Amino acid sequence: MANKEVLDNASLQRALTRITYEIIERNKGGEDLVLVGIKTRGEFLAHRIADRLEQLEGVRIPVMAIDITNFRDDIPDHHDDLGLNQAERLNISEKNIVLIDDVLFTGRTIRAALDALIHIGRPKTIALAVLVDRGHRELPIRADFVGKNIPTAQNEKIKVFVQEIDGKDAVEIVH
Ligand SMILES: O=P(O)(O)OC[C@H]1O[C@H](OP(=O)(O)OP(=O)(O)O)[C@H](O)[C@@H]1O
Ligand SMILES: O=c1cc[nH]c(=O)[nH]1
Repeated sequence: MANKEVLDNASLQRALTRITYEIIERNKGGEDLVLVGIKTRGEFLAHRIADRLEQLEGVRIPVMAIDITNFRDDIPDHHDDLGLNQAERLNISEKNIVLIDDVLFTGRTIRAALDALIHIGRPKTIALAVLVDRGHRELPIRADFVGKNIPTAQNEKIKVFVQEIDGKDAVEIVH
């Protein structure tokens, strides 16, 4: 069956802009704010949000990208590697972190990301922004900023496309 587009380019841009306004509202002045994008697509979304924040507020918020693969609970022999070299590793202690990912589903990726972050520092706060919340949580995790809630069946898949690696901005549902 063909994929069904649930967010087109324009709606995806609007969703990111709305998330950015909400982040600004919650973090007046942007002090001590750090955006952390979960690789792969969360990293690109984090940079997009940082660009919007700069346009709207005139401040450049630091962005760090993390690879949470080694912190997943289904990988038995994980060895605490965030896929960051020393220069890429920001100081997150006492910072207000906004974790950013494309899709929130079971919540296991976010659990792993929390583990990864706490491994490298002690943030003051951690909030979560996702482009799509598709439901079906298996852990007590929720997002603070949501681009769009898309109710799905368990056997469907949400596919997020980003211009940087997919050549377009869109969200599709794969049956
Ligand atoms: O809440 P969860 O059940 O953890 O699902 C959400 C995660 O799943 C996706 O990654 P996926 O592992 O499918 O890899 P991808 O980024 O290559 O699509 C997506 O990018 C999220 O990070
Ligand atoms: O539907 C889903 C579930 C997990 N990750 C995705 O990117 N899509």
